[in-house]
Amino acid sequence: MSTPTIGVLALQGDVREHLVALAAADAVARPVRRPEELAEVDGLVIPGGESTTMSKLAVAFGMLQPLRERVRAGMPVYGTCAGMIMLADKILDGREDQETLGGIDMIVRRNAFGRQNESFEASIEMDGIEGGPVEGVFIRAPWVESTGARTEVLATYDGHTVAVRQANVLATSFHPELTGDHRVHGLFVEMVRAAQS
Ligand SMILES: NC(=O)CC[C@H](N)C(=O)O
Repeated sequence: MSTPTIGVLALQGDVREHLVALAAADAVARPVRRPEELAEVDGLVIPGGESTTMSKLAVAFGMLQPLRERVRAGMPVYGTCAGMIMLADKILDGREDQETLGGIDMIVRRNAFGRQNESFEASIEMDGIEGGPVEGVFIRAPWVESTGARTEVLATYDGHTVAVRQANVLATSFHPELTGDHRVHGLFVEMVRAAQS
């Protein structure tokens, strides 16, 4: 089977770390800033960063509609932290003009853990990840306040949902790209492969 090409949305955020993690998980990884670049990838990662800035830049770069269309058409997408927020159908505590791509029938609360604790790490058992828990790095992280019937909850922490999947769309509140453990990226690469075949 051919190696999938996976883009990392490179408007803002920890793009480089995701490129490294995807390459380690056997994908061809490249930054995506323009609609032409988006058209060439089999899947996309939306990195951590600041979702309000990412939303503004997506509008400024003419990427909002192309991104929405590809997500709606079933392109596999994985969002971490700010990326999770971008994939939520609805945001709580967002900025008034903040846009999302949608893709997961969930309500996400921005900076939810951030209010309690700016940044922390925790062991997270995640469905679909073999070989023990992943180290969850949470940085001003959102949590998932509620999910629809089609959304699968893959992990919780302290009673809050922190990893979800709906069809080809995966999202985590935490940042596996910062840990050197590439199993979650491996799961996403498999999702992209499965969508190709
Ligand atoms: N580490 C992160 O991606 C933080 C997300 C940020 N709090 C936001 O609202 O976008």
